[in-house]
Amino acid sequence: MGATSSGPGPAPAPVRPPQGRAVGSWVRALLGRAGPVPVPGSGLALAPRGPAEEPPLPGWPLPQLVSLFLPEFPVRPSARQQQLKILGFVAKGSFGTILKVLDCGREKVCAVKVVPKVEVLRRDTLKQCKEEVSIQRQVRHPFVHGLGDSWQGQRHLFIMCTYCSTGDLHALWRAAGRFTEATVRLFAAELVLVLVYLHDLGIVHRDVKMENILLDERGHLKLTDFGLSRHLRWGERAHTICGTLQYMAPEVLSGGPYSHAADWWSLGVLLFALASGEFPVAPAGDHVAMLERVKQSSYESPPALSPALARLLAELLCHNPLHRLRYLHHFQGHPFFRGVTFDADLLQKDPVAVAVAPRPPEQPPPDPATFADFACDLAAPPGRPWPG
Ligand SMILES: Nc1ncnc2c1ncn2[C@@H]1O[C@H](COP(=O)(O)OP(=O)(O)OP(=O)(O)O)[C@@H](O)[C@H]1O
Repeated sequence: MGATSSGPGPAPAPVRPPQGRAVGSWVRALLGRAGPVPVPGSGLALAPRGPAEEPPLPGWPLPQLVSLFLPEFPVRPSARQQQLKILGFVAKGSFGTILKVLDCGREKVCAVKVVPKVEVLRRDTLKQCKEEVSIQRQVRHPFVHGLGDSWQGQRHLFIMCTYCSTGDLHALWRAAGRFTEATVRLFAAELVLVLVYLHDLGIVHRDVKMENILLDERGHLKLTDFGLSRHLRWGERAHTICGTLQYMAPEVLSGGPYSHAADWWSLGVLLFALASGEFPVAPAGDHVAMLERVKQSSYESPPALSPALARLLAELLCHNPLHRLRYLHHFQGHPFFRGVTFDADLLQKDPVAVAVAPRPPEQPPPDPATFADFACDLAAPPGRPWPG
């Protein structure tokens, strides 16, 4: 068995320009003090403003820093923003900071991704950022986390969606160690439906991984983070090396050409880890070293897995993308899915026991604070590498 293993550990980072990651409880700090609060490692400081200090809407002609992000990020009247109250900090992604907020108008708890415009421009990811929102607006599926709203402030972009209180699949996996094959089968069937749906729309996700799969209150999956997704027409090929190293298909690691089949490889890595508690190949420092590891690995499943699951993994983790499983009928007729109906309503009929079982309580949220545009002081610390 040539598979190297790495058990549940810290979340692997996506391949994108580098930037700081350690973030403390700065939201609590933000809520408790008046001055700008630095976000560690990001060169970003949040200065809470009262409604009276809200920056005025830009006049006509629009400044370029506004028009560049239109129409995907409309300018929102400040009154709308003030209906949002920050309930807490959720995560620091490689692109933005995710906050939990209360939408007072709709009495709904939401998550807002806050992305500094300057970072988008510095990293030359404007097109990608707009594509993320336009794709998320386009997709409507029971196992996709849909977009609620998107808008821009003076210095930040905001992407809002429903808050998933049950957390993400990575956190659940780390707590559980690994899942039973019945649970893996259910999660796999839900993800098969999502990927088939996206690929039929001509969308390749390119970052299928546990951290990008949220769980709804009944433990069913919601694929999220379309930050690396793009439209790829049938027969068209991509060449950009992107994704999260441990999940990237060999044809992506080698710089393409690659197609939607790359997502099915990522699904294979994900299911391997869910079922065995270990990644099939340990992470390497960069895509060149990772490609070598992937080439040398035989991707044999641990003997504890059933022959049907081992076969599914082998057929997803197939080096030749043309021989990889990739159509719905491949899965419908597969022995691992015997008895499974690929119907979203039926799959969601029962709650997922392992996901809804009681877990240690979350930290109590801080007192709500008004969500002001975050007129942030974005002065980057001197000597920061460019881009990132
Ligand atoms: N709607 C949500 N509800 C609850 N948690 C969320 C929500 N959206 C995101 N998160 C949490 O925030 C984390 C980062 O979110 P997201 O992946 O969208 O950000 P990102 O900047 O694109 O990160 P990365 O590129 O590192 O994956 C997720 O792994 C998840 O744990």
